[in-house]
Amino acid sequence: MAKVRVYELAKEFGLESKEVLTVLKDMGEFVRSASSTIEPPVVRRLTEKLKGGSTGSKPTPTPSAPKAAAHARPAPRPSAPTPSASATAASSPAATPSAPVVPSAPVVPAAPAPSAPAAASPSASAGKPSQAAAPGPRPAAPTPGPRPAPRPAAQQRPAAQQRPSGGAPRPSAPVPGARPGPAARPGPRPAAPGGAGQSRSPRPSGAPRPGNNPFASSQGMGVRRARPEAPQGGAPRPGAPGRPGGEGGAPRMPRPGGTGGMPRPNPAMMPKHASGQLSPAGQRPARGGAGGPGRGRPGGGGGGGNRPGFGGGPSTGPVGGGGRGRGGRGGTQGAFGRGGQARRGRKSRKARRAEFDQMEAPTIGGVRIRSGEGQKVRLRRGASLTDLAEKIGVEPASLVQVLFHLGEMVNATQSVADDTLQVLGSELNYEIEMVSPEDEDRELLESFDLEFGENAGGEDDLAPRPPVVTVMGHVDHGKTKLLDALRHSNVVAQEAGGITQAIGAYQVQTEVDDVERKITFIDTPGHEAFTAMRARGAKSTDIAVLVVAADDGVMPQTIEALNHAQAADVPIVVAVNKIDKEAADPVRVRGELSEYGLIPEEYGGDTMFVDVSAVTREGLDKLQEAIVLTADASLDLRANPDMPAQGVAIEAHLDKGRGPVATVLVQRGTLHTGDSIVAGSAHGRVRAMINDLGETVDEAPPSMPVQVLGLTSVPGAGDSFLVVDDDRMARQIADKREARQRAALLARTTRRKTLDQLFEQLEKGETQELKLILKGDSAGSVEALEDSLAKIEVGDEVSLRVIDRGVGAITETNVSLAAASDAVIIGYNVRAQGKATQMADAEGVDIRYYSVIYAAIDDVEAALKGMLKPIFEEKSMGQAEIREIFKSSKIGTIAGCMVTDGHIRRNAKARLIRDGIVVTESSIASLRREKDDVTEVREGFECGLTLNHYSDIKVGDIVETYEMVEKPRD
Ligand SMILES: Nc1nc2c(ncn2[C@@H]2O[C@H](COP(=O)(O)OP(=O)(O)OP(=O)(O)O)[C@@H](O)[C@H]2O)c(=O)[nH]1
Repeated sequence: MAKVRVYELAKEFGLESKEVLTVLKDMGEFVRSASSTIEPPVVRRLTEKLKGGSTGSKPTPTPSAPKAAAHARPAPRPSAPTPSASATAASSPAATPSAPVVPSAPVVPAAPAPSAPAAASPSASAGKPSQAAAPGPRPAAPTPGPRPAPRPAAQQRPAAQQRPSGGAPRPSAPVPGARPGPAARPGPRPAAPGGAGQSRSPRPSGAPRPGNNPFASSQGMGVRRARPEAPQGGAPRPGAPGRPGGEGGAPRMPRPGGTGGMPRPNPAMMPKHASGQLSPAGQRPARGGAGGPGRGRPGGGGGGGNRPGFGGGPSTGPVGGGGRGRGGRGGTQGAFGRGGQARRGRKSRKARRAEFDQMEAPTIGGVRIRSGEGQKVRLRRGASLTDLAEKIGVEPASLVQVLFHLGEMVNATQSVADDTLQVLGSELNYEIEMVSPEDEDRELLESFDLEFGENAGGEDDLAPRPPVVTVMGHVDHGKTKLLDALRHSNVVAQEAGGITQAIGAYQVQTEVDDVERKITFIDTPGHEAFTAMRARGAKSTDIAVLVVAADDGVMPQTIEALNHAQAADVPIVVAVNKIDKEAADPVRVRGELSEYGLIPEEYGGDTMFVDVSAVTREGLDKLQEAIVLTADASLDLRANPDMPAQGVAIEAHLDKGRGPVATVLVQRGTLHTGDSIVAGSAHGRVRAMINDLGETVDEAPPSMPVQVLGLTSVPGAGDSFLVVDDDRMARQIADKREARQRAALLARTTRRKTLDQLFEQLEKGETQELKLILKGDSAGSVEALEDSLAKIEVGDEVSLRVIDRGVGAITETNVSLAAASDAVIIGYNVRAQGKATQMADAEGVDIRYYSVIYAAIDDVEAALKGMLKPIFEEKSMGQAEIREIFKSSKIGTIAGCMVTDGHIRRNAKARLIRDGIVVTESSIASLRREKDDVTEVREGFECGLTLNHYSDIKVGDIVETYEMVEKPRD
C-alpha cells in the first residue's frame, strides 16, 4: 500500500487539505504540505480521528514529550491494542499514551521522503512500518522483505523519529542531541529480534544494551522499566517490538540481539537488511553497527533515529554495539537527510565541558578567561602574574593581556603590586588574599621547625624582665634630652641638625620601693620622616612615654605618637616636660590629652602624668617610678631567659672598622657570644656584644639592648632576630628572606602607570622620571629617607623611583649604575669611596651629600618640580578697536584702530573679536603710527595694524593682544 498524500486523504474525507493538516498537527504529526505523504499508521489514526474515533493516540507529542514519554512507556501498552499499535507504542515508549503517535511522528520528517510509502507497506505487515523503517538501518532486520523501501533514508527517518518517541518527530525536538532519552533507547535496543517479547530476552543476552547510553543516565533507567513491560506488550518496547513489526520483530532483528542467532549487526550485514531501507544510513551503519558496545548513544539506537541527530544508520550502532555512541553518530547524518544534518559531530564530554567553560568565561578586554567563584587565592607580596595564573589555573599570558586591558603593562614574571593583584582578582571573581610578611615569615620559620615570638617551656621557666620603653613625642619636646638626663650622658650634642636620626636603646637602673629595677629605653626619633620606624618601635616596646613640652602643648606628632602607641595597645605614661620654663602649663597639657582619651589619674583616669624637666632633672625619679608602676599594674613582663635568644633589631649600620653592627633588643632567651643568629635577611655568628655603656658582654638576657658584631650584612631596623642551631640554617633562612624581600621591593617600586598616561606622555615625549640611588649610614635612615621621598607629591607628570639603596659608602658600582640609569645618588651621612668621585665626574653622575634628612627631601622635591614642564598662563596686554579699514595693494587689509586698553605691540599674539566672539587667533604682523613703523602703541592712540594671515576684518572688531607668561609652580 502506497503512502497517501494529504490532499488525497482530504479529498477522501471531503475536507480541505488545510483542515487535514490541522488535524495532523493536533495529532502531533508534522506534515509539511498537502502534497506530503503520510505513513499508514498515521493515516489510520487520522482516519479514526476524522471518523470520530480516536485511537487514543494523543496527538500532542510535544517536543518535550520525549521525557515524559520515557517514563510513560508502560502506558503505551494499554493503548496498543493493535499490533501496529503495540508496535508503535513499543517503538515510542516515550510516547506513552501518545506513544503511538510518536512513532508516526517521525514520519514527519520522513514525510517528505517519498520512501514513506514503502515503509508503510512493511509496517503494514510487521506492525508499524515506520518502525520497520527504523530497522532499516539495522542491518539485520529480518523483515527487510517488506521494506523494499526504495529510499531507505526516508524510511529510516521515520523510524528514527519513532524511536525518539514523541520528541523525535519534531525535527526541532530539542532533544536531538539529547542523549538518547529513555525513549530513544528502546529503539536502540537492537536485540529484540523477534517480537517484542523476544526483543527483551535478546537484550539480556545481547550484551550491548542499546539503552545503555553512557551519556543518558535516564536512559538506562527507562530501559529497565520498559523491559519488564515489554514482555507483555512486547510491543511496548519501543525499540523492540515496535520496530520491525510488532510481530515479526523482524525489523528488530537487525538489531544486535536480533534474532537471537543473528550476529551482531555488522557492516556487512547492513546492506542485506537494509535492503531497501538502508540507504546511506545503511551503509553507515558500519560505524555504529559494527561497533559493538551498543552503547551507542541511545540515539545510536539510532536506529531510533528519533533524534534527528542520532537517528539514522547509527541505530545500527547500538545494535551492533559498535563503537561508543559514535556509531550512532555520524553515520546517520547523511542518511537521514535533515535529521542527520542537524547533528554535528559529537564531541567528547571533555571537549564539550571545555567548550562550555569557554562559553561561560567572560571576556575581559578581548581575552576569554575563566573566572572564579569568589574563591580565596593566597599570594605572597610581590607575586607575579605567573604565580596567580598557577593558582587559578589559567595561562599567565591571558592575565598579562587582561591586565594590559585594565591599563597596566607588566610581564608574566614581574612582581605586581598588591592592589593591582586585588583589582585583577576581583575582575576575575577571585578573592586575593595577600599573605602578610609576618605570616610568610612564620611559615618560613616553621619549615625549619622554628617558632618566633613565644616563650619556650611553661610558667615555671618564666622570669621577670625589665619593661622596654619607647619615648615618643613631637619634635623638640625634649625626648633626647630626657633620655640623656636619665642616663647621664649627652647624646644631643652628637646629633646632626639637632634631630635624633638613629634609634638608640639604653638601660637605666632605678630604685622603686627600695628595689633596684631596670628600665630599657628606646629613643625613637621625633621627626615624621621616622614615622615608620616609630611604629615598629611601638610594637617592640611595653610602655610608651609620651613627651609633651609643657610650654608647647599637644602637637601633631604628639597625636601621631599617641595613635601608634594605642594601636599597638601599649600603656602610656605622659612626661610633661620643660616644666622649668616660664611658659610651662602642665595643666593645659593634661586637658588637651584628655580630649584624646588620656585621662590623668588625678582626674580619675588611669594614665599617669608626670611633670619633669630634662634640664633641671626634676621629676625624673617620679617618671621612672611611674613607668615601673604602670608596668607592674598592667603588664605581665616575664620571659624565659634559658631559651635561644629572640628579639628585634632596633638599629643597624655599617661600621668602617667593625663591619655590620646591629643594635638588638633581646625579648626572650639569652643571647650569647658565638650564637648563630639570623636577623632579617642578615645572618652570622655573634662575634662580640657591646652594651649601652660601651662594655663588652658575653650574654644579653631579656630586655637588654646590645650591639651585635659578626653579621654578614646590615639588617633592617625593626627586623626580628633569632638564634638558630647552626650557621647553615641561619644562612638558609636569611637567603630566603632576602629573596622574598627583593620580590616585595620590586612590587613596591613597580611603576604603575596607566596605558593612557604612558601613551600620552610618550607622545609628548615628556615621560619624566627622577631615578635615585640612596646610600646612608644606617638601614633606618635609608628607609626613613626613602619613605619620606615617596611621600613627595608633585603630580602625575613626574615620578620618582629609587632604583637602589643601601648602607655604606658610595661605591663605583653605585656610580656605574647611576650612569647607566641616568640616576642621581643621594648620600646621607656617607661619602664616595675610592675612585667613585672621579668616576662620577667622568660619567657626569650627580652625587648629593646630606647630613640632615629634610634637606635631602627639600632638594629632591625641588628637583622634581624642576622637571615639570613650565605652566604658562595668558596675560592680556591690550585692546584696540577697529574704526576704519584701508586696503593697500602692497600690504593688504589694514585696520585703522584706536587702542582702548593697555598697549598693542608688534608681533604680539592677537585675537580678533567680533560681537564678543573670537573670530580668529593670529598675531600683529605690522604696526604703524601715522606713517612710521612702531613696535608699540599705547592706550588712547590711533594706529594701523595688520594681522598675520587674516584680512577679513570689519569696522567694530576688537583686536586683543596678549602674551603667555610662565607661572611659577607652588
Ligand atoms: N628648658 C628646657 N629645655 C629643654 C628641656 N628638654 C629639652 N629641652 C630643650 O629642647 C630642645 C630639644 O630637645 P631634644 O631632646 O633634642 O628634643 P627631641 O624631642 O629629642 O627632638 P628631636 O630629636 O628633634 O625629635 C633642646 O634644645 C633641649 O635643650 C627641658 O626640660 N627644659
